[in-house]
Amino acid sequence: MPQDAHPFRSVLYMPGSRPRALEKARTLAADALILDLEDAVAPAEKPNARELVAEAVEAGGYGKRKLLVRVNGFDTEWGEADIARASAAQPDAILLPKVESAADIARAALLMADAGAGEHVRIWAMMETPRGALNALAIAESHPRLEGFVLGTNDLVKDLGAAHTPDRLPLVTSLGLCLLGARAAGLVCVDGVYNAFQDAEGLRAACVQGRDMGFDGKTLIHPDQIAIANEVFAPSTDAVALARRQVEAFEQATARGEGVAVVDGRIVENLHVVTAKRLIERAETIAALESAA
Ligand SMILES: CC(C)(COP(=O)(O)OP(=O)(O)OC[C@H]1O[C@@H](n2cnc3c(N)ncnc32)[C@H](O)[C@@H]1OP(=O)(O)O)[C@@H](O)C(=O)NCCC(=O)NCCSC(=O)C[C@H](O)C(=O)O
Ligand SMILES: [Mg+2]
Repeated sequence: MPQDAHPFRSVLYMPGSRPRALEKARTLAADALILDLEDAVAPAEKPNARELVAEAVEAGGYGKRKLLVRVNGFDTEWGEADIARASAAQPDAILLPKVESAADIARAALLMADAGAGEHVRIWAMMETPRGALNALAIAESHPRLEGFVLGTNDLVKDLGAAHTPDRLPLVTSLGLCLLGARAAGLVCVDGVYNAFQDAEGLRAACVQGRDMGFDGKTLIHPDQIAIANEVFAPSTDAVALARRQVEAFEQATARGEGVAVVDGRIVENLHVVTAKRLIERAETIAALESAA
């Protein structure tokens, strides 16, 4: 996560065709919401969902939650009209499905500009195909509107012919390529969903794995998943306390003219201090967000 940026610990999808979910989301503790026009919406409902989502964005009331509208792909009859209507509603971002190249981002950016999307309306890319993962760096570096990647692990599993396994070993290469591209370009990177939405322990394990790989947060499909993602992706009290001690010990070492400190039997060098400061800043950003909610 870029420093002092908005957190994306919990990013909740909701079908754009469900007015009750769009309403309920105004009270949920998610850091960001994906108002979905793509896979969660049946073909017959798409035009109606487009309007419902645009009206929800225009009505506001979502507080500090970031609002992303996931549109349909360019290969569908709805994609371009979704981008035009969503752009006019001015959400925080438009999320493009199945991005495979820099050209996909450029095409969306042009449509958004034509439809009057303000400069503040960012682009996010679903990374969920083999070609997309292989092109991750070129996509990540392609456009100033691009702010983040969302991993689409269901589509990746489908296209790879892989299996959903608890350790996610079949996905590690794809996840890693997308993380590398995002980090090299300074983008936010959010992990895929955990489908068994009533399995809290399975979700927790998946969040811990995603956090340890470097993801900023997890996409979610049910409100009951929010608290776990918020907890796992926030720095713990112990981690913040350790980071503060590392910063302090390193400052004292520097004052003595030394380049290395030792905390709890481990060395602390300048690079560890960078990580520690980033963690403290992230904790402070989250605390400020939660106290404003
Ligand atoms: C999975 C669900 C279909 C379950 O829905 P439901 O049976 O209604 O759940 P509950 O009765 O437990 O709901 C309790 C209350 O919470 C509200 N609710 C439920 N889900 C959401 C939500 N996602 N956002 C907001 N609010 C939600 C209900 O309205 C109930 O409220 P109340 O009336 O006040 O009691 C459902 O959760 C669902 O549809 N989830 C989203 C599914 C989805 O968006 N899928 C597409 C995204 S996943 C994907 O595509 C990933 C990617 O592309 C890939 O390739 O991997
Ligand atoms: Mg998908």
